[in-house]
Amino acid sequence: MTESMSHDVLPSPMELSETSHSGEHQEMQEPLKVYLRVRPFSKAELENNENQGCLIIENEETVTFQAPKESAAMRNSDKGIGQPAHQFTFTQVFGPDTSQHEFFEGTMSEIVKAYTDGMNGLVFAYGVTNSGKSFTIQGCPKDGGILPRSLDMIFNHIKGRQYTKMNLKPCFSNMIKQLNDIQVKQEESIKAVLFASLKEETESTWKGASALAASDVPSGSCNSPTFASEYLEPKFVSAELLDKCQRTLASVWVSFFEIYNEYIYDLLDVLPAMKHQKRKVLRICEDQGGNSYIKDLKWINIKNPDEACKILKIGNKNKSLACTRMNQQSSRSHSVFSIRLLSLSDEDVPNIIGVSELSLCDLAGSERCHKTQTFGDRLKEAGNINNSLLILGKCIAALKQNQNPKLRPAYIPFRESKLTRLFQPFFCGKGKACMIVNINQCASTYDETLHVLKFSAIAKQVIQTFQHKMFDYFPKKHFGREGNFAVHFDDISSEHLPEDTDTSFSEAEEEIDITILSHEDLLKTTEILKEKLIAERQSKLQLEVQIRKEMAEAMFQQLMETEKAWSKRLEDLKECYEEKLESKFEMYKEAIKKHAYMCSMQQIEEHYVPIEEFLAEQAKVEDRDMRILQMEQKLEQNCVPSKNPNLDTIEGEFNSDIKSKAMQRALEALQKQCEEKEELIKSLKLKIQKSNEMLQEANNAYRKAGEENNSLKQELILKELEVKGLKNWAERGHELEATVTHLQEQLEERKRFLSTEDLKYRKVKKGFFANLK
Ligand SMILES: Nc1ncnc2c1ncn2[C@@H]1O[C@H](COP(=O)(O)OP(=O)(O)OP(=O)(O)O)[C@@H](O)[C@H]1O
Repeated sequence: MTESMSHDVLPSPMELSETSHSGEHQEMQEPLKVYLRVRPFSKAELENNENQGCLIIENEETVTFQAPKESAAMRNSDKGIGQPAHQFTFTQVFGPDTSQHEFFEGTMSEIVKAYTDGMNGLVFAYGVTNSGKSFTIQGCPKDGGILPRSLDMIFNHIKGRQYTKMNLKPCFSNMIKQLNDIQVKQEESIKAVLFASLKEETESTWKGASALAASDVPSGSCNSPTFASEYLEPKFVSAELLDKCQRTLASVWVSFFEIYNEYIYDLLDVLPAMKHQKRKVLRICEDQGGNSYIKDLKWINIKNPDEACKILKIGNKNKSLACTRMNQQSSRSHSVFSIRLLSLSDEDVPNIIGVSELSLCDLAGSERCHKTQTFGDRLKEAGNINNSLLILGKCIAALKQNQNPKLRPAYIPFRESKLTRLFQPFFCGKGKACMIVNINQCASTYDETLHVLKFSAIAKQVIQTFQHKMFDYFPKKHFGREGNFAVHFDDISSEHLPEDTDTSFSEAEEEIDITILSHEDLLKTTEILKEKLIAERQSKLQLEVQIRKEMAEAMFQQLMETEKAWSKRLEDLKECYEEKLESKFEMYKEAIKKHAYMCSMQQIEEHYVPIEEFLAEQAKVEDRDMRILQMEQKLEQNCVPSKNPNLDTIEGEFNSDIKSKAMQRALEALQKQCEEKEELIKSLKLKIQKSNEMLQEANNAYRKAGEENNSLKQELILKELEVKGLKNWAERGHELEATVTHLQEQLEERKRFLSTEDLKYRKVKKGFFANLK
């Protein structure tokens, strides 16, 4: 029956129900119950003209929601987008005049009744901030909400048959731990410390709760059996035995936690003395059945509603509250109060019949940041709140879609927020879920409220499936990630291990609590894990060698390619510079030629005399030469002595005078010509000087080009050196490849060594265990 279980962790009632009630499982389906509660206007709201008749309660199930003038919905409808009025139906509508008692009777009494019969329940209040969620769940000291009223009803139900010992404690998601005396004492002291932390304030317990509580503590639970020892093997009742049970005993344990900024905090943790000390963050774990539970969450055994109220007070003190513009005491976190009811058979030695859980969740208010004037920490909170509510909405929408066989099944993002992760089992058959929609009728929050109502309209269409039977806690098929079956820890074997284990989930999130495994299971698991480790190491080594080899090859290849690329680049550069040099030479040559040609042309132009002028000048010169010759001949003839000296003298004088005049004229002409020639010579000299200068410039340019050429040659030499270096690298690549081959050989040797070592180890171990036996 339970032999394989550890001594102090009792099997879940699930197993009990499978053995004892098999065949009686009856799957039920019903739409998710969604109740609407409308909050009355406060005085301030009425003064602020918030009452603009937005909400009309048509009947017990239907309301019409009309957009006020200044709402975005009205503006949109004026533009032709959307409607100014919407109608919504609910399981039941509770108007502003509904009392706490009426609301409880109309919503919770049925759920609590089912709960005391063994059905799990989840109730969550959804609404904008300041819509009355906390008021609905907790109420006020004088007029308790559904939580204290539920506790009342539970304690009323178990009145006179309460199991007062603390030695059976709920643990994990659906297990019960049998505590020894020391552990019981620890539990008692935890409770005492917790209660001591609550200052002795005026005992303002909730009206209904306290009134009923007074007489609830059974006088020592007269029929409660005493356990012989802490390791008492628990018995599990069969169906027949259960039928024979005259009455059952019950033990109530509660927990209170909050999800704040996506972190889970135990609200029953006594706050650290130092204010700056951080609160302990709790993690969500999964047990063997794949059911989520919060690890290290405190479960406190309570004897009466009074104690429960104290617990609630302590939790509320630790809760993350803040003052937003819309609510002075706004809940900035989702808080969950859970009650676990252990049902025990009233035998000499009590057996566990089952555990049922009722969780009441006060969701943080959905809000628009600008409305609540949020910034800083408040803005971050609002982001997290809105995100988790958005995911809740997505899950509900996906659940609804998946009900339609015609549509493609949608992915349900349960795992995307802590809230939905904890809600998941309730939407997958763990129990009945129920939603309370809280709204106010204020015109200023019309748009947000409309959003809430639309969300609830989708939720109302979700069909829940759950098993209707007593204390059938968790159905066997539990969902792991993405709705897959969860892998049980004791299923782990080399064959069963999923090939593609998803390691992307954080360890903290996906941890399987190994403390729930037996010693043998642990040994088995260790063996399997050892083998896995060796195989993993081998494959890692092989992979490393392979990677090294591939890396070396790739490096060598890269080096070769680089070398090639560099050589090609060098060749190209060489060609390019040579071409450039040649073209520069040609350019200079052309320039010099052109210059010389230009100079000569200029000279020719400057000295150009038209041919007619030249011929006329030549004729003049010839004529002059002729006349000079004639004059010389005459002069010679005149030199012969004459007969009349006077006449001769006169004639001589006359002739010499003429001669001298002619000669002077010729001299003048010659001087003029000389001057002209000198001028010409001067200008020619100047031009020659200029040509020389230009030639000098050309020479300089040529010299520079030569220098450039030299530097290029030097660059070429450097590049060649670089190529040599690259070649050296390539050689090193070869060497690396050789090292890799060597490593591979070493690996082979190690493998052989490991396998022989492993064989030896197994033999030794077998011998060891044989000795033990
Ligand atoms: N049905 C009701 N009758 C009378 N007063 C109510 C009712 N519901 C809510 N209130 C009052 O309205 C105020 C806001 O309610 P409550 O704090 O419960 O809102 P909430 O939705 O929990 O807000 P938050 O999300 O910001 O925590 C409180 O002062 C509460 O007493």
